Amino acid sequence: MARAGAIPRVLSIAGSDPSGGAGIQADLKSIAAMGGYGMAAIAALTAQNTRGVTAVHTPPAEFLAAQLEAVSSDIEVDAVKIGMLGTAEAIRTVRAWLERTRPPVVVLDPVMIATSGDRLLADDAEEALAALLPQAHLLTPNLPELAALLKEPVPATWEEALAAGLRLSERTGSAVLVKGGHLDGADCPDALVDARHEDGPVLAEIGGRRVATQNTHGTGCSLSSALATVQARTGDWARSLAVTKEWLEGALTASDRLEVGRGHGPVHHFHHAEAAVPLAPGEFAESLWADIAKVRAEIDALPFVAELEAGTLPEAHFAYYLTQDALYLNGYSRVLARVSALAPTEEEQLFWAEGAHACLEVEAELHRTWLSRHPTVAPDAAGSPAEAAPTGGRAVTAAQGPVTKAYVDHLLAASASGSYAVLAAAALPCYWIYAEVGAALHSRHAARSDAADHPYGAWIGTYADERFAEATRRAIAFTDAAGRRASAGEQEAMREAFMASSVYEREFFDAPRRHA
Ligand SMILES: Nc1ncnc2c1ncn2[C@@H]1O[C@H](COP(=O)(O)OP(=O)(O)OP(=O)(O)O)[C@@H](O)[C@H]1O
Ligand SMILES: Cc1ncc(COP(=O)(O)O)c(N)n1
Repeated sequence: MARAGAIPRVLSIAGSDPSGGAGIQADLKSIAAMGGYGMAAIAALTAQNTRGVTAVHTPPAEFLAAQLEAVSSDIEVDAVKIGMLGTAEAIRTVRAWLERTRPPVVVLDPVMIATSGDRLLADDAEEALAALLPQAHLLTPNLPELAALLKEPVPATWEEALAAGLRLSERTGSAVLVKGGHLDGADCPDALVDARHEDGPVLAEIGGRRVATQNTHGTGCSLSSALATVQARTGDWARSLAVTKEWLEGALTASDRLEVGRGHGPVHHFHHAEAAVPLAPGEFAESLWADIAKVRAEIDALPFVAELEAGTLPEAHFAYYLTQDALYLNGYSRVLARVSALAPTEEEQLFWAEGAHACLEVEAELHRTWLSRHPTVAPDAAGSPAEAAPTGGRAVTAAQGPVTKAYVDHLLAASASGSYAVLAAAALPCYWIYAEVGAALHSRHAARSDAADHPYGAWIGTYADERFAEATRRAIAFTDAAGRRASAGEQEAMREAFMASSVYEREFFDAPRRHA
């Protein structure tokens, strides 16, 4: 029975995965992530990692029986998740225990073969497993397991999968979660079917987005134990699936941050939860910077940077860059004004407002100096025609190029989020990457013997502005502080915004080559 508001006590009866991604290790993390109290009776031990299973050891079935008895003789169990049992004896032991204790929620993930292709169920155990299935309220086979249980070919389409799930439900009397993880395509749908349900056989169907990752080790284990936990709390299978599916999608999306193993890595079960150990000052910003290491290396390798440094950058490319820089600064100034409006302290409010002001000054300076020497209209400038500026009578001589427009649009979209932290993270790469690229260019340039004759020497000289370097340090510190205060979900949104802006920074440096 659902115990609203109480912490569900959930027992996993499964195999151990020492690499922590599947089996009881995944179950305990999932149960805790869903707010339950996790327990584990170990049916089998595997030696495995993200690349495969190298050994399996099955303790005597009596020892599994002793574990189950130790738990149920003392603790009221609100839900049970059953995973890898390994042998027919272990399966029979669990069946006898279930018949005796009748836990209110039983989810059975009929683990037969690992993602890696290794067998996790003895050949002679399939009959015993078939006899265990009716003891469960919900079965969660993946498609190859569904096919094996029905002794049919593996379903090739979602419709075939649903029909096969219904046949298994009919045969066992249990509800079945049909999972689309093993199908091809951009979607990853799941459906709850129950052939004998009075409201019709399909209780819920959720179309999920397929996350582009190879970190799918233990998704089935994680989902089934999370479902058992949420079901114990809500008593509503469809709602439990909706909650757990969304959580699993987040866990798959955040899985790259774990950096565990070189094969099919685990999912990030606690992506949604705040770390118990608070981040030290600077740590969040450092992690943002580490996230974009690849993009940073790609910027350093751009022809624009090398040619600017060598003095071989075509004049037209430089002119395009300056024009787009001026247009970008105008949009960016409005974004910084919005960061200022959202700032939680007067110090931050003032800082970002000064940034907004400085952008307009730099834009005006660009027009007065560089652009008057490099008069240009971007050849592929699409969209708004030349228009008169409201003050000063200066004409805007070019429209935003595609990258400038996309970058500014992205920043404006981030400002629509209404989150100071997310918008600051979106705005930060323009300070940080520009400062880093500029400082590196400037120091290499200053070391040249022919620096005085360099065609872009005066421009490269502007990169040495200490006021901008100081503003960058403060922008980093404020964004870092906002990140340390943010919830786990908001931190994730900050990471996405910071990454997207960094990619636009790269595109911006590369735009002259592609669009000038
Ligand atoms: N790349 C993905 N993106 C989004 N969801 C996914 C992805 N891969 C699997 N899922 C989801 O994960 C859950 C488990 O699905 P799957 O069919 O892969 O089970 P499984 O094979 O039992 O898992 P396991 O990898 O633990 O054996 C389902 O909800 C499925 O939709
Ligand atoms: C102990 C144990 N239980 C279950 C699985 C299945 O998970 P996956 O199919 O993701 O490898 C596993 N690999 N190990």
